[in-house]
Amino acid sequence: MEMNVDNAKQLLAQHEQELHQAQAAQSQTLKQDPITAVTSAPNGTASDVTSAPTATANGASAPAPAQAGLAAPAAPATQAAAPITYSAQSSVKAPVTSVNGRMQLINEEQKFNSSEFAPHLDSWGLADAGFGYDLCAVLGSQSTGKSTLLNKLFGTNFDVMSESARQQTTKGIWMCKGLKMNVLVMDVEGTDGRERGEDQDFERKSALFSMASAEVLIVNLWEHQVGLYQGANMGLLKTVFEVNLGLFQSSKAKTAGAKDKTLLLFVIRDHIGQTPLENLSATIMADLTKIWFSLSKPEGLEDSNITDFFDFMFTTLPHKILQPAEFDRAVDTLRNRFVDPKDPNFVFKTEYHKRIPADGLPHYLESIWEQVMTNKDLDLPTQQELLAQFRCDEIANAAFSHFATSIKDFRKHIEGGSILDTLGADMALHRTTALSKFDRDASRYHQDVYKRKRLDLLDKLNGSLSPFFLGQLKNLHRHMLSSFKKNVLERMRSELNYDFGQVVTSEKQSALGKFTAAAQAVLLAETDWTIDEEVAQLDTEIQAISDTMRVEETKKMVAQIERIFKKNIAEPIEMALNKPEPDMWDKVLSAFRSTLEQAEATYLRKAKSFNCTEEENEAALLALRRKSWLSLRAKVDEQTADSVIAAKLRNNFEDRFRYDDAGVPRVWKPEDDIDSAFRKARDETLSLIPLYAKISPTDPALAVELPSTSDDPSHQTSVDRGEEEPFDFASTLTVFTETRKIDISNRFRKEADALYVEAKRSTVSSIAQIPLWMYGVMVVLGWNEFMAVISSPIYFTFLLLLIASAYVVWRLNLQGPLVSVVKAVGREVHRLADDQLRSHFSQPVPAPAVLQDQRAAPKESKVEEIELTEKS
Ligand SMILES: Nc1nc2c(ncn2[C@@H]2O[C@H](COP(=O)(O)OP(=O)(O)OP(=O)(O)O)[C@@H](O)[C@H]2O)c(=O)[nH]1
Repeated sequence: MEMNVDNAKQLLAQHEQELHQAQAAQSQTLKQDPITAVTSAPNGTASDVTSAPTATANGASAPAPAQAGLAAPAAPATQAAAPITYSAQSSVKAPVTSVNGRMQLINEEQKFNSSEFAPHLDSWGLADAGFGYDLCAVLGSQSTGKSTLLNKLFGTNFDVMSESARQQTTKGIWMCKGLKMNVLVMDVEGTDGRERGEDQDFERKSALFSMASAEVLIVNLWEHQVGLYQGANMGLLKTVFEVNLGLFQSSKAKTAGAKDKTLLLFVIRDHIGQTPLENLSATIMADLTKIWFSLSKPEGLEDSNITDFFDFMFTTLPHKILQPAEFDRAVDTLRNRFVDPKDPNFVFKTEYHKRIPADGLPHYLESIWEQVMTNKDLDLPTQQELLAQFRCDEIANAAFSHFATSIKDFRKHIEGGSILDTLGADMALHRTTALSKFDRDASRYHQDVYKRKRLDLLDKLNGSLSPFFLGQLKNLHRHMLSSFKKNVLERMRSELNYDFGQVVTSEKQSALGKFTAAAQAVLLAETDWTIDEEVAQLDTEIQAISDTMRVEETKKMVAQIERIFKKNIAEPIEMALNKPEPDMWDKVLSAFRSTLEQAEATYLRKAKSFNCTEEENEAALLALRRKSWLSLRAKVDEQTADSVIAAKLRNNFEDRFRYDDAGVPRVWKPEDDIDSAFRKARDETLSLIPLYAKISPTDPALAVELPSTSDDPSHQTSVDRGEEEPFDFASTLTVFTETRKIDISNRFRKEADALYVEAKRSTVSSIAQIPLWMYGVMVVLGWNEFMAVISSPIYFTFLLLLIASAYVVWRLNLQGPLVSVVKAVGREVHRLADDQLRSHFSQPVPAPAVLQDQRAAPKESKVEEIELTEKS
């Protein structure tokens, strides 16, 4: 260890020369014990091209632990018989997963070898070891002598690289049991290897796996790597620390409050002794502390220190080739830390143990590997990827900004409610242009990144086009709804005998078809856009509109049926009520029934084309019955209004009182029994009032029974049907209330009394006659005048002329025209006289003095004249 640096360089050069010579011998290398294999060359250079006898299964020829410098505490009895074979230090890798006791735990394809692990544990005699085993792993750059160190330390037989090849030897993760010690050793593929190039995926995963599963993690590095960032695997450690903390430590720290500790044993190789171990370890610690603080730590562990999770040990090993003896001694000393619990630096402290029984180890390690494999945080990009990300983003942004400008015009049209016929094709064109621009420039970069970024760009493009797609659908939707409504109304107006259901169905189909076609035209490929929801929504809304229209149409139809009903029922009711007979209501009700039946049949016939549901029909029919009944009641009310019923009763009374049984008008004579005739007619008429008072047929079969609104399951339904007032059927049967009956009968009695008095009077007037003596008085008093006319020829002539004219008028039936002429003449005379009188009384009579003043002041007199005229 205290070798001079110049000496060391000299020896190294010498060693290079000898390497070629050694190759030949290496090819003939026999299997040897790796622990005893290292012998010093006579000139002091190291040579590992030494052979050892193959260990036999029973271990007879295997080196004794003392010889190997190994302590094997508490090795199970089966251990001695373990089939450990020491393989040759060959650079040729066997493509097998299990070689001579060692096994490939995880292969190059990152597959965990679960099937072989348990049998191996068994063959190593560890299946029943419980907690009596330890697990350590090695981590470090490729070809830094990791396998060599492990073989020497634990007596394992991991592959060691040929001196001359300088290429990766260990691939994946290998496991082997330490010779005569219950230590499972994992040889991990070297980091920073040229074989994997920039792909740091496996090294991150394997490092994390080792850190999470091993109690002791040997970090192997050359002395000259100390202080370097990549060389000393600081970048790798940073990532692995971070993920380890988040993935495996945070939950444990939170739940149990305890932190799972791991020992990091830094083995500094080829230590030539110029820099003391303290300085080297201080440098490493400083680097580690620095990266620890730069980590993003999970919640709750922000203030944690690196020492909360890791313990650190540092050791150096001399140059294996230049100082083989020192190297071997140092390895022996180091081994002691692994096997001797009394050693102050004993590494397998209980606190590092993961407390997993050996038989559960296969499952435990497999689940850790699974967790590691599924962890996304390890997928950090390589430089190539970083560049690709950067450039692809730039190219995508450029393509997108051009795309954004070209689609700007769509916005105002779509937001303005227009439907763009070529929108689908235009959107596809702009999107393709942007993508091909991106493809042209970005496809040269890292393919995974390019593909990912292309998808991102596609998403972004689709995201920008999506509002236009949705806007177009919205506009189409609105347009289709309004055109559907318009078309249905148009057809209902223009087609004479339209079938509403058929009109609505055909228009709906046409609207949905047009919408689907137009929507599909804007549906772009490579999007998650769908139109199904919009089509379904349009369907529902069209249905809602057609339902509303149907309700309107139904109302119109019902109103029309009601009108016809009213017209048809009016005459039979009038006729029946005008002839008050005991079966008057029978006639009314049978007319009601037949008319209602007709109305219902008409409704049902028309409702068929409306696609009305059974429930709707039932409700509509009920409403129709109620309304028809109310129409009947209205007609009855009209026919029994005060004046009408009074007239009816009077007529009835007159028919009985004024006419005899043969229908001939009666002329009352004094000897007639007016009183009893009057009483009979009056009582018979009065008996009609109770008949009119209640709608009750003599034939119970004709009685009508309708449910009242209070019987409806929900009063709301009748309100919905447009029946504003509650319908109480029982009350509609009563035409006259008791008070009204009394009122009507009183009024009638008065009228009847008047007719009685009149009849009585007519008897008196027919009795009155001119007494005979009056004729004598008239002859006595008028004799002189008669004689004067007879005796005077002029008067007599006038008398004769008068008689002759009267005869002519009578004969020619000219009385009417004569009366008219006389009346017209009379009117004319009356008018002329009237005008004359008016003009006479309106003339002013001025005094002479006033007249003189008038001449002097004509203006004033004019004013007065006007005033006088106004007064008059
Ligand atoms: N200078 C020097 N060379 C060594 C030392 N130990 C081993 N070597 C040589 O380094 C080369 C690589 O050894 P390996 O043990 O295969 O190294 P490794 O790290 O396991 O290699 P990989 O598994 O491929 O990563 C071999 O030729 C060894 O002889 C050492 O301490 N110093």
